[in-house]
Amino acid sequence: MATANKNLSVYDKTTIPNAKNFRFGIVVSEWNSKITEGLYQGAVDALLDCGVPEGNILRWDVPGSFELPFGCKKMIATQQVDAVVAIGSVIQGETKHFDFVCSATAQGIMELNVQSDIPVIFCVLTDNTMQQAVDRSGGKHGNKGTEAAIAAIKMAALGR
Ligand SMILES: Nc1c(NC[C@H](O)[C@H](O)[C@H](O)CO)[nH]c(=O)[nH]c1=O
Ligand SMILES: CC(=O)[C@@H](O)COP(=O)(O)O
Repeated sequence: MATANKNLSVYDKTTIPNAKNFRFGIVVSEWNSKITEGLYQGAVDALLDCGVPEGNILRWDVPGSFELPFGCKKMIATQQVDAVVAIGSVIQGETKHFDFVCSATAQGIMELNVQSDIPVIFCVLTDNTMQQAVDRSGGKHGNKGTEAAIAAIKMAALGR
């Protein structure tokens, strides 16, 4: 199902585990900050709505999406968190750089999920245009940050 057929901000609280004792990390890319700040706000709003205390949310910033895997790895290694949300916005430019940044970031985050016991949620928009990014960070298609926060709660609770 494409995002166009699904609102990213819709969730059923009856299906979400109790999150009040979990600690969440959020690593935010500074590139396209208008987009990443919207994603961050969507994630925080959802965590708070699901009962996560504000003091249980830790934010770190990194320069770009390519640095997200390292930032998440360092957070997992040095902080007590039950899940991490990696937030980025990659937008196609004139060159193939988009392809390399997207694939490296996705691969790096996937490898973290394989290698560590702390789930890392892929909240990286990879859009052809700024409008597509706006539409998915609080616009007409909802907020990928909301979706990522709900995924983080569910993954933190997995097996508990
Ligand atoms: N063009 C975008 C980038 N590029 C920067 C890289 O992510 C990285 O910070 C740089 O190559 C230094 O290692 N990053 C994004 O997050 N979004 C973009 O659209
Ligand atoms: C994803 C990118 O790195 C890209 O936005 C950079 O733009 P360009 O390909 O025009 O250098």
